[in-house]
Amino acid sequence: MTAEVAGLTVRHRKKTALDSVDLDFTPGVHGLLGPNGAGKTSLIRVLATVSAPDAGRVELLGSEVGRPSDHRERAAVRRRLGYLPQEFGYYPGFTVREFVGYVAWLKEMDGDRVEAAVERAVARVGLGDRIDAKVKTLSGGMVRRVGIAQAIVNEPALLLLDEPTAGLDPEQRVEFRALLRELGRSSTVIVSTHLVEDVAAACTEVTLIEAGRVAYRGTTADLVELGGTVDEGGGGAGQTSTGGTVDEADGGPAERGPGGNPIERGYTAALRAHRTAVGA
Ligand SMILES: Nc1ncnc2c1ncn2[C@@H]1O[C@H](COP(=O)(O)OP(=O)(O)OP(=O)(O)O)[C@@H](O)[C@H]1O
Repeated sequence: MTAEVAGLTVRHRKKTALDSVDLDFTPGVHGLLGPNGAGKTSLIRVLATVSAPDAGRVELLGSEVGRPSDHRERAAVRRRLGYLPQEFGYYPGFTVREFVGYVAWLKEMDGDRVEAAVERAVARVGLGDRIDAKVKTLSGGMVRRVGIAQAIVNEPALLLLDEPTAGLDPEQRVEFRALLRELGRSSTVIVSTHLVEDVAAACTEVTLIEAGRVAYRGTTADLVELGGTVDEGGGGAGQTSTGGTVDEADGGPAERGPGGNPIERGYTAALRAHRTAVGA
């Protein structure tokens, strides 16, 4: 098990972002799906050790890291982690090489390995020809790819990516999904995304979060299969009792009603079944 949380609760002031969540992750690519505000970023931030849980146990790469007294374990785990936050900060005056190298240094990588590791990470995100360009001269999609390069420079055992495909054009998304699949062969990769098609193309497992709880867990194939059981006419499995659309600010797949491709229908059905079960 690379990452495991039990009874994980995260609050932001009075708002409960995660409500006693139990989850575990093994090597492979895991998609985290859910409407806006579901709690995906709150989960990723705890797994990245950048925020502390209010309650519950967090075990990463064999070490407990959730308690304030676990700082030594956290420091050791961070060297083996990769993390791309939703909004990632960088020094605009740095070149790509300098910035990714700086992150390698923060992760205390062996100095002899840094140069080759930086070049490899930058090449893997398709920016080899811009490695000596200043980050501030790059497009938004390229900056996002620099963010992915800094997350993978240490070949992390646990890689956490919060909305990595935001801002990437369709061709880059296709390339990035291939990279995810490759990374997932040896590492545990957890990807938060709004794009159900990212999950269909790159993830082996899906966790659907809704209002701070786990609404669904299964393989991508299971979710697609669930979508296949939904009647396109609107009365399929998991339909809300009112048969209407759900009042959400998100505007995501669940709000478009039936239709869409099988995985979108699976997402909708799983979400609605969960809402019915919890009486939401
Ligand atoms: N710093 C904060 N202060 C107050 N409330 C917060 C804070 N961060 C998150 N929240 C609230 O906690 C809940 C979970 O937020 P979180 O960002 O984890 O969701 P998410 O699934 O990542 O959403 P999105 O898909 O929009 O990125 C939301 O209701 C959000 O408004």
